[in-house]
Amino acid sequence: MTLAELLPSVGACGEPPLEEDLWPAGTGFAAGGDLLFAGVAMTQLAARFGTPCQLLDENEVRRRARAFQAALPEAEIAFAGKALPCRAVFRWLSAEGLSVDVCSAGELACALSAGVPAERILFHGNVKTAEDLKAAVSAGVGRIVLDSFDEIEQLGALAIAQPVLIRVIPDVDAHTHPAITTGTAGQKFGFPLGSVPRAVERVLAHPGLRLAGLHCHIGSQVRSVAAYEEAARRMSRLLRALPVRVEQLDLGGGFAAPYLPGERPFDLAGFVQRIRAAVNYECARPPKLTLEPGRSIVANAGVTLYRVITVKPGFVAVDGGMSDNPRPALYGARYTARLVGRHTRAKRRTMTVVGRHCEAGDILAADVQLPEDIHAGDLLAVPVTGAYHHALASNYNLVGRPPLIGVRDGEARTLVRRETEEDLLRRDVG
Ligand SMILES: Cc1ncc(COP(=O)(O)O)c(C=O)c1O
Ligand SMILES: N[C@@H](CCCC[NH3+])C(=O)O
Repeated sequence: MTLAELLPSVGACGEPPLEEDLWPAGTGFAAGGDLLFAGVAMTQLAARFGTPCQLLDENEVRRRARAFQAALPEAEIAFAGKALPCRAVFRWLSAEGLSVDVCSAGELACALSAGVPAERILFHGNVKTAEDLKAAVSAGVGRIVLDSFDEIEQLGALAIAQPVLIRVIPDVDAHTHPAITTGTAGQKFGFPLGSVPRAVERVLAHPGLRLAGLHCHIGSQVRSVAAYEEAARRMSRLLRALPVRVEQLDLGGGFAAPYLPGERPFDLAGFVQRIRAAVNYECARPPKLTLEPGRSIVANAGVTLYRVITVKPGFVAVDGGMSDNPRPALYGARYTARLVGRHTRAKRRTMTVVGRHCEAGDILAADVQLPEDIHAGDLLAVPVTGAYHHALASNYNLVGRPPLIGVRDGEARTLVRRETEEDLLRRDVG
């Protein structure tokens, strides 16, 4: 029996049920209005590690990686490291057999120091500096994803038979937020469809490069399976028309995570069925597929704990904010939040959880239902914070970034420690 099966999903004193698609499977109610996170009470985690703190359920991360592998066993699954660049996570996922995609020398260093084998690393980015390219070549990364004609020359001059993929703009609308739409014509990433034959010709002619395949990535937080199907069809046709046979088709990542009650997880089974059919239809000898999920592996494995500092009519202000989660400000992202650590039968009312920063847009969870007796000192848990939270955190207002805490089977440990004032001042050498 799993932990989740043992845990009640409805609180003892009428707390709203846990929305199971949002929280890690190991989350459940504990005595006194507490919640268990991978076997440890959230109040204990807050007391031990302080707030705000970002929790990550290791088993949930591994379970989601396995779900991708089980859904498409013939494919390579590469974790998009930008979603949560951290050594422990790279180590877990590498041990599960995933590859890792990185897009800077920094992410590459993190993956290498976690022990990810270089041949299982893909190097991305629409701007790769000379330092990035040299780091990738000297590490011997398995594939570099070419993004421009300049890069063909810049990399070709440094490398010897480096396996490369060509990133194509498939001109498919992923129907997601404009800031994270990457596959429509006119985007800055990759080669427009019409220029692909010329790019292929250049790569094939270059002794420094070896064409291993094609790549596309249509965007992030994508729900539309039809958009992936169209991209798979277009990319397969392109592959079929190449003057040489290449073995690989990388369809990128972008699979949506549910953030709010009532939102459904991405339809992975439907996706697999449709892209398999599209690729098989278009290619007599189907290529090896690669997928690059980031968010869908880590987002729902993360929860952030905040301490309430003050309550004003309509607002609950906490000790974190846009420095640990800029996503509401960047994309209008919406979150839910719940009180942890005490029972209350108080009526629920609509409130907005705001942060400590000097901006009106510093909102963590707009219009959420919280008990009207919420007060300073209460603990709030915000789910779905595993992806692009640690990664996007900043030092705005010289607030130290929160720690990342890994929890598994009742054991918690620091993966990335809290940033101190000393850390913050170290670079200020003037
Ligand atoms: C090239 C590439 N691959 C994979 C991803 C991962 O996206 P997501 O975290 O939405 O799965 C991204 C980010 O959007 C990306 O730019
Ligand atoms: N940072 C974005 C995702 C970007 C995907 C990277 N290509 C987010 O938080 O939703």
